[in-house]
Amino acid sequence: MSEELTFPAESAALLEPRLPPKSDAEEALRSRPFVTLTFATSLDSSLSLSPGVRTRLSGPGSKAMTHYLRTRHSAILVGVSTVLADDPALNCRIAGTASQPRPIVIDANLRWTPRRSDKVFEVCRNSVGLAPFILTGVDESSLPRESIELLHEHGGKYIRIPATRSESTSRLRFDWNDILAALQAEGLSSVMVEGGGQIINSLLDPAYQDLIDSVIVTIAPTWLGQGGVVVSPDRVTDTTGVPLPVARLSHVSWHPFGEDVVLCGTLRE
Ligand SMILES: NC(=O)c1ccc[n+]([C@@H]2O[C@H](COP(=O)([O-])OP(=O)(O)OC[C@H]3O[C@@H](n4cnc5c(N)ncnc54)[C@H](O)[C@@H]3O)[C@@H](O)[C@H]2O)c1
Ligand SMILES: Nc1nc(=O)c(N)c(NC[C@H](O)[C@H](O)[C@H](O)COP(=O)(O)O)[nH]1
Repeated sequence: MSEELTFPAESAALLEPRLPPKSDAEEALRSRPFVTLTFATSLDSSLSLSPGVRTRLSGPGSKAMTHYLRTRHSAILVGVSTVLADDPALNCRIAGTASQPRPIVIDANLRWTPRRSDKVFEVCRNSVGLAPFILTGVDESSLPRESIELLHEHGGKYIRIPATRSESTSRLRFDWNDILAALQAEGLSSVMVEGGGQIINSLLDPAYQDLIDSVIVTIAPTWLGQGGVVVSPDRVTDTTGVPLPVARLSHVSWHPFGEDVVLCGTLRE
């Protein structure tokens, strides 16, 4: 956990038009948090070799870029499977970082039992990260007492938000409008959604694309092969059943970072 990254000011300037406003006045005008969708992908659209495997894709330059993004957002959001697979720290590891993002874990069905030894709590105790807010659809009376206490001790908590039960899987699911409303209520004015695959595919649903303000994708020059965690949202068709593209970026720019390229764009016209 002693790893420290550096990110040049020239690169930060390139990204600036893609990031949440720095001014409090501009932020105060927003009715929901600024949303940046960001992840690292292989040439075959994989985030990792398989769902439970942490897979390095970014080189040092684009990794520092991701950590710079963490300083420029008030929250960083991941799905519970990413927490279970990666034991992530969800902090910014750029030397001299002034502000850390609030980790948000989407755990509608309460699959994660937080432990004191988890990295996200370790960095918090070392004052180089914040404790997570866990968004859940489970009743307060069913939340494990030890987990509530562990979270409170570190400054984190569970937040219950409305959820609907999927008929096919009988699992609880959130509407992204409710997720963002919960963040807004916590005073979090911007969020970077990092993954994993199910979270990203759910946010790319046409019903939610308008909620995304910025897209920043690191593309690594590697193929991971079949069986990986893939970014590929559900198919969209016209009224006759003919498939249509799900989404296309506009206002696109490409920025090389070492051997990787960082693609920036927006889903708006
Ligand atoms: N390369 C990258 O940038 C990157 C980023 C993050 C994670 N990862 C990798 O991705 C993998 C995990 O991805 P994954 O797809 O298996 O899991 P995930 O992290 O996307 O989490 C899946 C969970 O999120 C829930 N979920 C998704 N949308 C929801 C919604 N709208 N409401 C409520 N719950 C919702 C699902 O029900 C499921 O329980 C790991 O291997 C991790 O290393 C890679
Ligand atoms: N930018 C980027 N390049 C990668 O090569 C890679 N594997 C990820 N992955 C993101 C990741 O899987 C989750 O966001 C982590 O779980 C965060 O973990 P850390 O907070 O860094 O410990 N992200």
